[in-house]
Amino acid sequence: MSRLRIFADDAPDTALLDTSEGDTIASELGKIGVTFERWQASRPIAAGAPQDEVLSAYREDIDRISAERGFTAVDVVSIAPDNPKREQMRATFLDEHFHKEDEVRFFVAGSGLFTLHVDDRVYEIECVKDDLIAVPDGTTHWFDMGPEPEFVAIRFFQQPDGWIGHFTGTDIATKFPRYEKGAR
Ligand SMILES: CSCCC(=O)/C(O)=C/O
Ligand SMILES: [Fe+2]
Ligand code: NI
Repeated sequence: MSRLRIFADDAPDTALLDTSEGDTIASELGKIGVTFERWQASRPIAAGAPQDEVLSAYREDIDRISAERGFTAVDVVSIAPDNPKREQMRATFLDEHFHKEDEVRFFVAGSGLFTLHVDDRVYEIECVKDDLIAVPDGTTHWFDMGPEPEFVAIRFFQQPDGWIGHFTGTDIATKFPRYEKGAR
């Protein structure tokens, strides 16, 4: 189940809100310009499945969303817990950064943890299969796939380099919970 926790950015031990209720997650995130929707990822895809398999399984959805929302490129992040590069892949987005376009991700398998830092609040969102999240460009955040990553996400871009992260150099991400499935 997807879950949102909200913290003050100087108090990582005390959640001000903790909810798995979809409408509450969407409305709380809507206040900071983030779109959160629960869709139906109806094609069975295994974590670690190759990009081509994911793209062809979801081709109709991808074409529709891209036409509706003006995306020009998509790719897939697909990783299974035994991936030999899992530590390196986990490290890629583990520190606070932002992107120069909206971050739009559709989870079609598994789960991962996005944490957004907006003003003096921290929004921790566990995204699971079926979740679509769109984070506005410039929003500082980090993403943890955990020590045994297991997810498939389709990423939508306006520009081919839209995935590039610009790192802020802060250590805030080290102060908030990392993704330990089942431990929270
Ligand atoms: C959930 S897709 C992989 C992570 C990613 O693309 C990103 O930008 C994290 O901040
Ligand atoms: Fe990102
Ligand atoms: Ni990012």
